[in-house]
Amino acid sequence: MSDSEDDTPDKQLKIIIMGDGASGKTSIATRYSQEQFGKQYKQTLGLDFFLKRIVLPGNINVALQVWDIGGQTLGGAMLDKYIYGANGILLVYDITNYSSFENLDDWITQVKSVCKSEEKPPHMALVGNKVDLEHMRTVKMDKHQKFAQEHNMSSHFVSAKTGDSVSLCFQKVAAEILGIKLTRPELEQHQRVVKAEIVQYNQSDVPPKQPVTNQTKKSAMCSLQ
Ligand SMILES: Nc1nc2c(ncn2[C@@H]2O[C@H](COP(=O)(O)OP(=O)(O)OP(=O)(O)O)[C@@H](O)[C@H]2O)c(=O)[nH]1
Repeated sequence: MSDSEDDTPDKQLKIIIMGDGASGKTSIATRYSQEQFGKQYKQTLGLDFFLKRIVLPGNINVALQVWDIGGQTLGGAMLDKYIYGANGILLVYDITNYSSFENLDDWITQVKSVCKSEEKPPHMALVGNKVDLEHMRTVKMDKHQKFAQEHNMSSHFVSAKTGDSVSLCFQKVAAEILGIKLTRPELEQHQRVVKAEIVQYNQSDVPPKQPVTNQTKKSAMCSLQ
């Protein structure tokens, strides 16, 4: 039998999503696996689990084994077992809830205690969720960046509600773990674009600062990234 692409075994990565209760871990997982979002909060007891196949540049097939771990597991013996063998850890907090950010120290402590003897410690990603609620942000950007730097983590902002950057976050983490560089089109493809209408002012109210060209006439829509 000849070698074909189908014969190539997938690379398997174990990715753990952890962080305080109600920070949005299940919502991120549901958005990523099913393109859905639910407003209702239902606490995760123990853990949920799903598998997602992705393709990275170079036609590298990757099977992501994603573990969504309930916020209540912090400090429990089971958490050590969940963390063991993880290739990547998404540490999620809610940008509108300062204590969910402060408590990341406790999550990191537990991760470090499990992974201290591992030859290749997991890639750590800091994920600020609920960016659709930017107006309610209580965790300043520079705090986030400083924390990520101090703990050698990659930095991400997502919204499980709108889907903003959720897929991009997983793609980046998988690529980082496997040492693959994502191309610009790859990055753009996974970044959800939010389209916003530009308010059309009445031309007589606002005198044009420059002559109206074909190009300026066309821009009735903009993309926020
Ligand atoms: N506005 C907004 N709400 C969100 C977002 N993500 C999650 N939520 C809401 O936050 C609440 C908690 O979300 P969950 O995904 O259940 O939180 P969790 O971290 O899995 O919680 P545990 O299971 O207790 O660990 C729910 O009411 C969600 O609808 C988001 O990006 N934006």
